[in-house]
Amino acid sequence: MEAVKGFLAPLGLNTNSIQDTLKLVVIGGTVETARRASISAWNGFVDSFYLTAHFSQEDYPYDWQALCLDRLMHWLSKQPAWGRSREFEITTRSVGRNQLNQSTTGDLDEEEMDEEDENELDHGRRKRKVAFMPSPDTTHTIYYRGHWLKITRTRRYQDYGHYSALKISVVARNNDILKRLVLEAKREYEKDAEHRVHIFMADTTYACWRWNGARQKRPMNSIVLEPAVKEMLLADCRDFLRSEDWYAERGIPFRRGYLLHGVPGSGKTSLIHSLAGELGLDIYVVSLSSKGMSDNTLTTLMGNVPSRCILLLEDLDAAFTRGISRDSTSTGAPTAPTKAAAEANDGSTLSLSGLLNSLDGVAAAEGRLLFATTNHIERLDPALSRPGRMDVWVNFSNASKWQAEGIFKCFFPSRPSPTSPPSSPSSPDEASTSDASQKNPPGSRRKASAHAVPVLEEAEIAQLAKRFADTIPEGEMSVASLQGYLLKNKTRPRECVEEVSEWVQQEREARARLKREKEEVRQSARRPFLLTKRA
Ligand SMILES: Nc1ncnc2c1ncn2[C@@H]1O[C@H](COP(=O)(O)OP(=O)(O)OP(=O)(O)O)[C@@H](O)[C@H]1O
Repeated sequence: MEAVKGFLAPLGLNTNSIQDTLKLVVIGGTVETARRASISAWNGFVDSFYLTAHFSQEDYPYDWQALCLDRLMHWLSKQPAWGRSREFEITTRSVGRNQLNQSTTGDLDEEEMDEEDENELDHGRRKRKVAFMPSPDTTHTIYYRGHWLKITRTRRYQDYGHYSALKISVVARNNDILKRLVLEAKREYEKDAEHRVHIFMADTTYACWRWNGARQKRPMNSIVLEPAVKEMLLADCRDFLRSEDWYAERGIPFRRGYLLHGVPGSGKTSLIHSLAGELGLDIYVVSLSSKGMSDNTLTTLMGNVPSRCILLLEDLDAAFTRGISRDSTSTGAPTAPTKAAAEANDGSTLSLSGLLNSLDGVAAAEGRLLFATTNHIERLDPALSRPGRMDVWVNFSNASKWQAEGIFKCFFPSRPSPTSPPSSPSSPDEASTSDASQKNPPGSRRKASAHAVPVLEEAEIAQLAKRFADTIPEGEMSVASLQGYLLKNKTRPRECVEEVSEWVQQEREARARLKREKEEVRQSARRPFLLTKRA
C-alpha cells in the first residue's frame, strides 16, 4: 500500500479513496473466486455420485450409435418433463415419426399445434412435421422410474458436418436404470418403425456405414411385375433366411446373391425396397463407383454389415466400365480398369479381385442377402455373376401392355360398379389375390379427395386401363416413363387416355432427337482422331 501511496502522491490524487477502491476490488475478486471454486468443488462432489452414459453419432460403430441416439431422442420427445422444457429448438427434420405428441406440445390441442399428416398438401405445398426438441447445450432434468435423470443434448461440428450427442446422468448404485432406459427406448422406436425400412449408406471416407433415414415400407402390390416373379423372389429370400443350419451342415457359406438386371426405370430398386419391408430387413447401400472406394474400404464395409440385412450393390457394372463409357469405340465387353487409371479418374482404386474377395472373404457377413443391380449385364465379368455369388437372376424389361394396364389401375382409384359381379377378374393383375388390393389401394379415397381425383366406377377404370394399355407399344417405354406421364395426369383419368397416343408420338420423337444428338457428339469426338491418323 505504501508503494501505491508513494506512486500516486506526486500525481496529486486522493490516495485514500483509491486505496478503498482497490481494497474493494481485491476483496470482491477473492469472494468471487472462492464462490466459483466452491461451486465447482460441489459439482465435482455431486457428479462423483452420478453414473453417466454418452451417446454420440461420431464414434464407431456409427450405425448402432446413430440408431441408439435416434431411439433415445424419439423416446425423450415423448416424455412429459422433456416436453415442458423452457428452451426449444423447433425443427421440421423429425427424428422419428409421430413425435409431435401431447408431451411435446404441452396443453395445446392438435389443431392449434397444426399436427400434420406428412402426406397432406396445403395449397400444393407439402406440410412438414414440426418437432419441438429442447435446445442443444442445455441440461434438462426428468423423472424416470424413481430416478432423476440429467440429460444434456450437444451438437458439435466436424469437417464432415455436425453430429449430435446425448449425455444422460443418473444417481444410482448400478447402471440398471440406464440399461432399462435404452431398452425401453429401443422397444418404443421399433414399434414406431414397424412400417419403415432403415437405409444405411457406405461412407468411403471413414469406411463405415451412415444411417440415412427410414423410408415408409412400399407394398409389394404397388410394384407392377408378374406376380410369379415377386412371389418367387419373396419365397426364395424367406427360405434362405430360415436355412442357416442347412447351409452349415453342408459347409456352404450362408449367403445368397440376387442379380436384378435390365433397362433403367423398370422397378429393380423399388422391388428391393419392397422386399426389405416385407422381410423386415434393413438395407445397406454401396455404390461401387463412389469416389474414394478401394479394396480395403469395401472389405471393411462388407465385414461390418449385420448378419440379417439386404446389402445392395448399385450399378454393379459402373465401377468396372469407366473406361468403356468414355471410349466410344467400346464393344461393351467386360474390362477392369487399371488401378492407376481409376485413381486418376476419381480416387477410386477398387479392383475386380478386391470386389470378389470382399464378397467371398472371411470378413463378409454371413446371412446377408446380396442384391446387385445393373443396366448392362453384358459388361459384367463372368466371375462376378457366377452362381455362388449371384444365385438368382431376374431380367427387367420395358413396360409390357399388361404392366401399362396395371400401373394405370394403381394410379386411379375406383369404386365398385353397381352392376359388376363382386369377384370377376378382368385383368391379369386381378387374378392374383396378393395384387387384388392394387385395384383400390387402402386410403385411395382419402388421397383421391386430397388430389381431387374423380373416383370412377370399377368397370370404367378397367375399360380406360385397357384402352391405355392398347395404345402403349409393347416393350418400348419404361414403367418409370409411364409413371411420369400418369403423374402429370393424376386428376384426369379420361383425358389421360384420350391424349396418350399423342404422348407416345412425342416420346418417340424426343428419343430419336436424343439419339441423333448423341451420334453427332460421337462423330465430332472421332473426327480429330481420324484427321490426326490421316496426317
Ligand atoms: N415395375 C414397376 N412397378 C411400379 N413402379 C415402377 C416399376 N418400375 C419402375 N417404377 C417406378 O419408376 C421409378 C423408378 O424405378 P426404380 O428406381 O425402381 O427403377 P430401376 O430399375 O431401379 O432404375 P435404374 O436401373 O435406373 O436404377 C420409381 O418411382 C418406381 O415407382
